[in-house]
Amino acid sequence: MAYFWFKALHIIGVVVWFAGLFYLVRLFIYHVEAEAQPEPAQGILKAQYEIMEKRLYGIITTPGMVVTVTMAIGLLVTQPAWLHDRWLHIKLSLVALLLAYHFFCGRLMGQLAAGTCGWGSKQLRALNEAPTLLLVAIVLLAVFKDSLPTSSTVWFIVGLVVLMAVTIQLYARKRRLDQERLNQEQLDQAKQATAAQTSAAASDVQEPAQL
Ligand code: HEM
Repeated sequence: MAYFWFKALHIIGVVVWFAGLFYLVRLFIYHVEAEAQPEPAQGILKAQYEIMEKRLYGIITTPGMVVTVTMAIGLLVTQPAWLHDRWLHIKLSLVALLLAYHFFCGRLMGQLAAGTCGWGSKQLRALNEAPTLLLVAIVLLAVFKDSLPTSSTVWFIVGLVVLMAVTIQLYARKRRLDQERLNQEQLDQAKQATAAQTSAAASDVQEPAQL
């Protein structure tokens, strides 16, 4: 019975941990993009994102990680034979990468708060895909274990990487075109306003002459 409890709580921990990791880097993207806003909007947005990031990391993401790892230890205590299995060794290596990603995100959060983060929004978007790959590989290992079909898994992950890279490029292009369209609209509006002011000024000058 303990095994089922550990497993259920392990899976719940995984869901919470990943929800936190995915949302955290999305907040980093909005935080970095707030730099493009004029003051006072920029200061207000950055302060708000800083609070949201700290709460998300401290109240959701890190506890999710602690529950996942603690329950995994419980699972291994109930089934110690798995400790000799290859799938578990590979899974543990990938979990080590995931833990490194988790703490790296904590470091980025500190740099964003201090205004010393050198990452751009496109780089952060790419970084946000890393846990997806780890999630896929770890879950496949947990489910298939030593009977995981290696070649189809590799193709699946390569396909996923290509899809993500293409999506990021297309999205960056769409954002650039949207920005250019917005700039053009603002320019047209400014031109119209200037033209209207010039003609109003010209008619002010002509009116006394007609009188
Ligand atoms: C400290 C790290 C971890 C260890 C030692 C560990 C170990 C285990 C063990 C022993 C099981 C039971 C397997 C079974 O009942 O068949 C399990 C299940 C599972 N683990 Fe982990 N795990 C760890 C982290 C993770 C992470 C980070 C994820 C997600 C990315 C994950 C996803 C899962 C899933 C989905 C299952 C259920 C698999 C099934 O029922 O078929 N685990 N884990």
